[in-house]
Amino acid sequence: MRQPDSITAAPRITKRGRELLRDPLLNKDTAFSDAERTIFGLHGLLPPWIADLDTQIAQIIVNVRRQATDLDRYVYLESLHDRNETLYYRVLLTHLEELTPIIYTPTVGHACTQFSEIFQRPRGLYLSADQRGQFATILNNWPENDVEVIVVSDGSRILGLGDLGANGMGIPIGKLALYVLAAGLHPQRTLPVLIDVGTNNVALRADPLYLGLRQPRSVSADYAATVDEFMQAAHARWPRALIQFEDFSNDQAFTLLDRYRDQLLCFNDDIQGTGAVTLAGILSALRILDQRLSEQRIVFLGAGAAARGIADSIVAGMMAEDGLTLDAARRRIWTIDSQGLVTVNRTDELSEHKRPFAQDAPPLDDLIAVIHAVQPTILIGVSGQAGSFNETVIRAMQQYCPRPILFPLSNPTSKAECTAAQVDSWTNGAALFASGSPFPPILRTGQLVTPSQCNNLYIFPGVGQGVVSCQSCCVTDGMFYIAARTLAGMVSDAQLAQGRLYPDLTQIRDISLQIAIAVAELAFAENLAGIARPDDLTAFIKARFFEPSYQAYDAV
Ligand SMILES: NC(=O)C1=CN([C@@H]2O[C@H](COP(=O)(O)OP(=O)(O)OC[C@H]3O[C@@H](n4cnc5c(N)ncnc54)[C@H](O)[C@@H]3O)[C@@H](O)[C@H]2O)C=CC1
Ligand SMILES: CC(=O)C(=O)O
Ligand SMILES: [Mg+2]
Repeated sequence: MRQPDSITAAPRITKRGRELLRDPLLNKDTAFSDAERTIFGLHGLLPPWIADLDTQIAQIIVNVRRQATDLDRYVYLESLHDRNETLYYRVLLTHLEELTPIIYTPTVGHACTQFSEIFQRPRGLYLSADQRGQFATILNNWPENDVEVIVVSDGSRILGLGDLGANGMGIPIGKLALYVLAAGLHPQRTLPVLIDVGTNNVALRADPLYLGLRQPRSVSADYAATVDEFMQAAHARWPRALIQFEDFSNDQAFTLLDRYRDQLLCFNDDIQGTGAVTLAGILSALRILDQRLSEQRIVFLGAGAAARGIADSIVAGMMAEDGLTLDAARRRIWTIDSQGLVTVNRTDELSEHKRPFAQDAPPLDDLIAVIHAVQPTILIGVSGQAGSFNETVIRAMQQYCPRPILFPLSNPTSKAECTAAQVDSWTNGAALFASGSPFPPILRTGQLVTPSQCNNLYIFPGVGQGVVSCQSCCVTDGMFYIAARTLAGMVSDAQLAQGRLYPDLTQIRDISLQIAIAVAELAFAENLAGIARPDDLTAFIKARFFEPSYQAYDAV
């Protein structure tokens, strides 16, 4: 068995002059020391003042704040990302709560809709269907030999914004920035990938600036062969890399996960990561209410990938915590899709992923009717239908449940089923609330309260760091379950007293560390790990965390 390896800094530099300044992983801009300027031929290429990292952060944040719009802030930060990664990550870590909504949801969604217009420099790998047969060669164009995490999308369901084709690349880029920020992956070891099989978005295909293939999406066998070629080529080039499927439409998401989960180190974030983060939030809410999971009646608006992932996690919780049978647990969950309540008697052909949660119940075609019939205690929105949790819906629910658990999880904010302020006002602060994208603080009884955010960002970085640190051969549902329990266990009584269902985002590095440790422990316990267990697992994983700070460089 291999011994664990550790990440060592590589401060011996071969590049000089402009080439060094143009390498975002090495560049320090004005922070190169006088000695480095001499060694690497930088005198004259930089203004004479030597700044430190703190001064650079102060300069960047002033510029971020004076941009006119959040999209401008995204563009500004991405140009920093392309110029100086150390500074980019240090700025983000210093201003995490302010800047996460820019590089991630909601602004990253807006950025994807405008991706062709705002495009400056390429980042990541684009693999298009017309290059089938050449993927292995193309992967060799990527300069890094030690990739640890790949986030791949085909752009077919970008947040709740639908098919954005190649412009969906903003999502793998944003997810991987979170891997670095939250779980200390080294940026050099991350790889965003966009598999371009065309787009069914006609407006995009007609847009002269569009960056992707101008053809309808490939279907069935062609599609499967394209993804398969990527999976095999990626595994051959980087055998230890984790592959995270992101924002695939549900006609592919389940098939891909089923096909690869036992063969390769991979998972689907929208199904599994979302399941874990939502279960954690529900467990927190139940601590406030002093209720059990198995007592809940749960209605989902939306019956797609996220709904199935969350429903399966809740079922696992009901079975593990309260001893319910699989069937009894599933019977406590009702799902609604665009055709109404998902029931066994539906005349349309139900997709495979919906069937386990089809209820033996009369047809009901709207949410209000389902609420009166089911009298739910928990309502989860994963429909991408903005405003569908309206006042009538919430008041109907409160007739049966004075403190409802309300999770409008659709992203970005423009697709949320309701807002935090609406719920606060309609329920007079009684609801336990979390949304997929962040909402601004609410004034409640003289105090500003930040609404909770239920987003898989609390889960995937820690799970990813956990599996790659111990070189696990696969990612199991048990790992997501333990991640959910770990996250829920990190919500303090003081946070619960404020109605907060998740730890603060500022704790994200510690959260991801604890999740990574728990996941790696499970991998060792279940003989899935590819290395011997280090004596001090915590110290081992901590030592892998990338700290964005400048190191002194030596010439080779
Ligand atoms: N907060 C988080 O961490 C996450 C949030 N999401 C969000 O959840 C939403 C859904 O994502 P997926 O499940 O992957 O998409 P999906 O496309 O697989 O599922 C959407 C579901 O909504 C249903 N739907 C559409 N219109 C409807 C209507 N008018 N009434 C009732 N149901 C309707 C569809 O039939 C489908 O079942 C997206 O907005 C996504 O951004 C997804 C993953 C994580
Ligand atoms: C958060 C996320 O993964 C989504 O909305 O798709
Ligand atoms: Mg997603």
